[in-house]
Amino acid sequence: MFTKLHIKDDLGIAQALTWRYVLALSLVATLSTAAWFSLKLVISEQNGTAAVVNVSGRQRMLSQRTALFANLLVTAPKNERAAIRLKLKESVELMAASHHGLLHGNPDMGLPSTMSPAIKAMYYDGEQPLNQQVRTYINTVRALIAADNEKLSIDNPALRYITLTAPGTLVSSLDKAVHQYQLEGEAAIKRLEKAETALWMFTLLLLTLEAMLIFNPFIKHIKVVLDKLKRATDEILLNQETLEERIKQRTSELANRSKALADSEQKLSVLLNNTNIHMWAFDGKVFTYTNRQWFDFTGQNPENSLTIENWVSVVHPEDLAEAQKIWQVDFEKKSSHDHYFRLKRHDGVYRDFYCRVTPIKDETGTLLYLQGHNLDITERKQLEDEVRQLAFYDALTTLPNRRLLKDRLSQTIASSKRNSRYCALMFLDLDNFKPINDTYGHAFGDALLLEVAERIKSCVRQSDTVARFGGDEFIVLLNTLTTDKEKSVQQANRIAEKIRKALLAPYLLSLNTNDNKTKIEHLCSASIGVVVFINHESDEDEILKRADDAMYAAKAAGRNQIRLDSDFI
Ligand SMILES: Nc1nc2c(ncn2[C@@H]2O[C@H](COP(=O)(O)OP(=O)(O)OP(=O)(O)O)[C@@H](O)[C@H]2O)c(=O)[nH]1
Repeated sequence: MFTKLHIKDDLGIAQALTWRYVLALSLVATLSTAAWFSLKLVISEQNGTAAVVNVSGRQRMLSQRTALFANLLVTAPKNERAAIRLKLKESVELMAASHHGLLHGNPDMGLPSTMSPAIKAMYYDGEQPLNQQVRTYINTVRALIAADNEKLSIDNPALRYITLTAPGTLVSSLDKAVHQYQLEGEAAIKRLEKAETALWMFTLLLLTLEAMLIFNPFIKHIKVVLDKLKRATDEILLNQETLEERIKQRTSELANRSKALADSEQKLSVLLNNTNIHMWAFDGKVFTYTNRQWFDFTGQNPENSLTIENWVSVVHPEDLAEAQKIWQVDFEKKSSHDHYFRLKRHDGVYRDFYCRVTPIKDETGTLLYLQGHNLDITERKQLEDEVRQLAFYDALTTLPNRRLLKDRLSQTIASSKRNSRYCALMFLDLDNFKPINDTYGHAFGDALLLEVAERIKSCVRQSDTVARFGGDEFIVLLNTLTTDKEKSVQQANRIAEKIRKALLAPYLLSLNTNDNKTKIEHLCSASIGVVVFINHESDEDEILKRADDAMYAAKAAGRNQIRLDSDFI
């Protein structure tokens, strides 16, 4: 048996695993996207922190620079003051723009628009909020820039504030702000780093789970399927080998069988062509097979296949109807069928044939063709006729014997019952027959008996029966007389009288004995007992006995007499 692959189940498992795989991949993709965003956030946070720290640090540097330029502006010769004034202006405006950016955000500088509560508190709360300090400082610097040259002296209050007062408080506040910015930036980065680490861990966990729950079963399943496939392939290869072996074996067996079949066919053909039976097969239109015997018997040309016309041409005209029944019988209902007919031999002699026809049908019972054989039964039929003749007919006169007479008598009784006609039976015994045997020999006795038979037959109708009962006893059976008793008795008497007279005539007998022809003349009479009967309830033996008794009565009355058994009537 082949290993079952259960492809439907395997496909179901593969589908489920594929879904899981897709889900896991989606999760991994989501996590990777989140990691990418968080990284982007870290970078942007880092950028933001760097910008803020940088800008706030630069504020410190700008405050010192403006203090330096402010000092230079006051101490420098007048002709240099314009250039210094310009540099001071640039520095303080940059400081003012940066301050505005730090408070409200500036994308160009990379500054965020929000600030933490701690920074906010530093800028706006307390006794000296940083916002106020910076504004005051900027305004003071602007005032110094705008001051006339005459007012520019070492004692200028703006200068004093810029160079002496502000550096103490403003620089320290700016340092604190820078420090606070740094602290907050680092804290935010740390938070993001933690989140990223968590994401990374989660991704690792997910990948591990994926490996355990998806890839592992997937690989196991693939292994199972591959294993099954391998086993199936091995089995197929094994079966293929076995199959090839069996085909070889079968081919050799078939070759042997074909040879045996050919041998047996040849033997069968020899047998079929060396029997005296005509074998044939008929498909309803033509004879598909005929053995040689048909052509040998009929003299027809074996080169031409047998046709119905050829068949019919050799059937005895009287048997044609019977012979044609071969094709007319309803073989759907009947199995085998027998026919008897005569066929003309090549020398013109008709021979008796027994024909056995067998319908060959398929498994559904549909007729395929007729298969038949004709057996020459001429000799057998002759023997049967002889046996029948011996059994039912007298060997000397060929008249029906005692057995056949009894059969005819019983038929006559039966028909008499049917048609209510009278019948008659005559019992004849020759008078003084013995002397002819004694005087001239047995052969003359036989010749006389033959002549007697002929004379009796000439007195009755063919439908009546003349039988030899034994020795010199004869029976005449008149089948149908009339329905009238008197008329029938008269008719029977008249025929008996006719017979009596016919037998009375002299017998001229001639025989060849010892190359000599011997002629004799002999006179002979007969005593006749007659029984007339109708619807008789007794059997044939009783009728015969009555007739016999009547015959003896005739003998007793002096021979050459007719006596009627009146008791039956
Ligand atoms: N030739 C010949 N004789 C036969 C045959 N069968 C019987 N017989 C003889 O026929 C004779 C019949 O004898 P019976 O009927 O007794 O004698 P019968 O001479 O006819 O005398 P009645 O009948 O009394 O008138 C016998 O001699 C038989 O041998 C036969 O087939 N051929």
